[in-house]
Amino acid sequence: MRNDILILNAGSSSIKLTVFDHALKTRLSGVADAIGGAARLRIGEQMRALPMADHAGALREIFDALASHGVALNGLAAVGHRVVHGGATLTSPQRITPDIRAEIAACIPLAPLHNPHNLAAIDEVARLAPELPQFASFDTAFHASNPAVATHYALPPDLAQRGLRRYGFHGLSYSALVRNWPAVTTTPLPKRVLACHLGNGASLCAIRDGQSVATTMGYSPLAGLTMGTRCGDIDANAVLKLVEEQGLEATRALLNNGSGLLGLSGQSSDMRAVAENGSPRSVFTIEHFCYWVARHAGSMAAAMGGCDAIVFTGGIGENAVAVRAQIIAHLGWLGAEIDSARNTVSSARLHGDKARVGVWIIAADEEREIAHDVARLGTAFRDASMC
Ligand SMILES: Nc1ncnc2c1ncn2[C@@H]1O[C@H](COP(=O)(O)OP(=O)(O)O)[C@@H](O)[C@H]1O
Ligand SMILES: CC(=O)OP(=O)(O)O
Ligand SMILES: [Mg+2]
Repeated sequence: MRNDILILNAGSSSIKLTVFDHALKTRLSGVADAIGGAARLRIGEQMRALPMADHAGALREIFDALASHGVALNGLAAVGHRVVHGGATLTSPQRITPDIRAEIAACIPLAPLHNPHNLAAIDEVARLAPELPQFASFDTAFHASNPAVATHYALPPDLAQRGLRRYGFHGLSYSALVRNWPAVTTTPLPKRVLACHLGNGASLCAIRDGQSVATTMGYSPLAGLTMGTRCGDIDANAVLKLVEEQGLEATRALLNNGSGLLGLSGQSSDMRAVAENGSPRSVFTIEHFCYWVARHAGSMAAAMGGCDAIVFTGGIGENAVAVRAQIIAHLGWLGAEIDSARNTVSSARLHGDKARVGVWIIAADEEREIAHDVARLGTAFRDASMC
């Protein structure tokens, strides 16, 4: 339909998509996940295993499947993209122009698992439907409110000016969480919220009065927690040692693609597969994941002066019952506990009646967040082009 918009959210292991109508009601949604592994494509209610070696292959399958559901790119009003790294300058959603595309491309070294996929999607849409307006919303933008003390590394200041600073990611997920809080919980947003986006990439965010004040990822989405294939925090001297021994490219690949759950378990980057395995090595892998979520949670609580509520989101946060239980068991000192019956059915509210700290699940809603941006910018763009 002419007023519909398509949102594409290319993550490190998945491409999620939603077609919204002009009132931002969902017409069709889908996901290609475990790309490069036991890949599957779901469009609407139909799910099938489908070999997709990489994101480019997944995009081709997605556009074919959309066409078979009557969604032609040329018939849309606009396409919106999640772009993971916007650098220091792209802190608000943008219409994609050659200049904006170049700025996104310049951030590829900072987000090597993401920006290339985001750009591939932008380029493929431009090739198939050159007249279609495209917009980008940035994962980094929500953290623009972090104070300088949180974003600076302890390095000489000229390096920060050259872009070597903490940015933070998963911002579209966190801003959607703040937007959806009242509807999902039927309570007002508490003052201090510890948000846990646990997916293939994973991070925590300290949200005070609805704004990000600290987050675990840094210059790139490699920092912080143990992730699907990323190592999270590691001593810079250990990285230098690896570079010395193995070279730059091998080290980059090891830290970004061969570490985290995959590296620790030696088996899979997928939490479901690691949990099903049950070997001592996979048990340790999950312990490592949960322990480091809890360690960093302490840091987030310090940054916002306490914690009134904890929220889980992302593929692991929304679905992995035992992982949530293990994390919250580490956070008893914060006053957090969960009701195991509620946890088992993954209800929105996980805490019991006497809990001092609320524990919730709010589904990641990055696509709708981007759709809001596209609707706003698209209107402004149409108004400007009519003047
Ligand atoms: N039922 C489940 N139990 C445990 N883990 C799950 C479940 N469903 C999804 N996951 C995990 O969620 C992760 C993918 O999260 P997701 O947010 O979709 O990824 P991406 O970062 O690519 O957007 C994978 O590790 C997957 O195993
Ligand atoms: C920033 C990031 O890690 O994104 P994802 O979780 O989608 O890989
Ligand atoms: Mg994701």
